[in-house]
Amino acid sequence: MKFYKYQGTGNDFVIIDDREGKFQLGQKEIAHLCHRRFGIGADGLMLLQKAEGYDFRMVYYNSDGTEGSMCGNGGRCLVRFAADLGLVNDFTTFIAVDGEHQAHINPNEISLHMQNVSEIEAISSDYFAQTGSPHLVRFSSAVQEEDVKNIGAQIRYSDTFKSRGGTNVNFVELLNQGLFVRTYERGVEDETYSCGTGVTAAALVANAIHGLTSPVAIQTIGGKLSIEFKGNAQTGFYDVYLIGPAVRVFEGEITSL
Ligand SMILES: N[C@@H](CCC[C@H](N)C(=O)O)C(=O)O
Repeated sequence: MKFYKYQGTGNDFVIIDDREGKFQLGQKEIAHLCHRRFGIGADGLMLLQKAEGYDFRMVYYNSDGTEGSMCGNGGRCLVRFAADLGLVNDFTTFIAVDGEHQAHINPNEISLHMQNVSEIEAISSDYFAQTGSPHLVRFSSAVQEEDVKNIGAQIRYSDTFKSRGGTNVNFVELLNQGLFVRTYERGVEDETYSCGTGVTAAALVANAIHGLTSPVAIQTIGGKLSIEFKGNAQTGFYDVYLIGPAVRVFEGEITSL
């Protein structure tokens, strides 16, 4: 089976062209392919499939092999893949697990239209937003010092989030200009270098709580992103865009599972 590897600010993905609809691997095999010692290594695996009325369908699996909710960086990488295949040029409309998305394709960045966000929920001293995936946002005065993996796991498996199917957890520091965001990702069960739906949640919460205005510059471990949006926490957020690079790293053949 032929595969491609892409990354968007260090959030990395195995991509398979499944336009013929033949992909049949289960959770165990997907987790194996994403394993960084026994497989290719990735935060997730995506399929590009045909979809009537759209340029393509995005199917996303977390690195533990479970089918994930929306992945923003994955969406940007899959758009780049569709452009590399010659399926789309400078604009695309595709369908994903959370509904329709549009994206603008530029040489150095993909600008992905995200779902509207109607509510920022306060939970103790943290905030929760649904940006296609569930995200807790915790502000920190020293984000580099945070134990993202262990505290993130505690929150992700806490009673508060058990009934909601868990959550991703973002630790966010206000910079002079913009935010530094580190994310514990559900389904990877570890910190990743960047999370697109996570930085989107962080920017919108930062607008609601600290008054940051669009565009919000984001620094992650894996690089820089930008979030544009209209609206506010009272009216709801709309025209939300996740903007940043998405790059093909290599391609190859899967020879054993
Ligand atoms: N890395 C992703 C988020 C992936 C979804 C998440 N792990 C989940 O299923 O909750 C992104 O860039 O948005």
